[in-house]
Amino acid sequence: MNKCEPLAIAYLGPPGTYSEQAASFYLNWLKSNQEIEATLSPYPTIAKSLQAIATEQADIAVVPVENSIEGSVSMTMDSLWQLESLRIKLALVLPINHALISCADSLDNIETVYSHPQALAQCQGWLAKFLPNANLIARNSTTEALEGLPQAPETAAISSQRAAQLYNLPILASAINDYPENCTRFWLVAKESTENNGFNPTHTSLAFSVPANVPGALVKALEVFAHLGINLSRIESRPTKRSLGEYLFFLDIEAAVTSPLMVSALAELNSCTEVLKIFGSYSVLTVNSESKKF
Ligand SMILES: O=C(O)C(=O)C[C@]1(C(=O)O)C=C[C@@H](O)C=C1
Repeated sequence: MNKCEPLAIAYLGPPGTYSEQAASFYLNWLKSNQEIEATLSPYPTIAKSLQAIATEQADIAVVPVENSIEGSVSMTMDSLWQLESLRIKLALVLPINHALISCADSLDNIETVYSHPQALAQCQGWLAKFLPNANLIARNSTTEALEGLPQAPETAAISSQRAAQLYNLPILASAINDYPENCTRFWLVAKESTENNGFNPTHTSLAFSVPANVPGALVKALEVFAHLGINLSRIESRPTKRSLGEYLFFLDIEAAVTSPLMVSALAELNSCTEVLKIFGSYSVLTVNSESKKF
């Protein structure tokens, strides 16, 4: 990265997404705390925002990883496993408050609802109650369908209040997520060689495959942490994509990678896993509604 050029932050676009909110928060933080200038670059998918880091088109990608209602964002986990030399530098937890945006006069006139699959799932109870006959159509992001809404008043999109303002579109219903305390955790991912941002790491994320699909293979790996008294905050499996029933295991761990306990744990883990990838050691910041500056 050329030091004179602003930092390029990749995010899932088009503008107005929750990923852009998280990216803007980080951009403001960089400016006020480190006097670093940055620009935001939208990408059409989460995978492409991460690929932009691997190919050095951008410096940092802000990607969703887990939602409190719907769970993991599989595209983020799969891409991190597939792309080499990426590191998580920070985690941001953002409140998510969905609205139904539409040019229709009332809910009765809505036939189709577009959104990101995570957002459709986070509002499934509300949709079943108020729009039981609508076609639910997945889009790459919560904002992808917004530009088309004025030409099709029988359609709606689930997105944020901020997106409605940005695209100058009416909100037909607000606070429609099924649980009010909805929040999503984002990871800020950069190249392995990028300098650290000054936060003291408190968490480590990694993934591994086990040598053979035999009884106790996963227990053996997890016991390493139990014996050393290290707490895990998430465990998730994803298919290896090689054959049905074969999995990769993703762990979030409440310890910094350099702590003496983790150094011992990783040495032991190495001997009971097939492939072990460390995605990074980082700190977690929670963004409350008041601290979002745009
Ligand atoms: O589509 C967006 O607005 C996104 O930033 C993606 C995303 C996600 O993938 O989880 C981010 C936060 C919300 O949970 C809904 C959608």
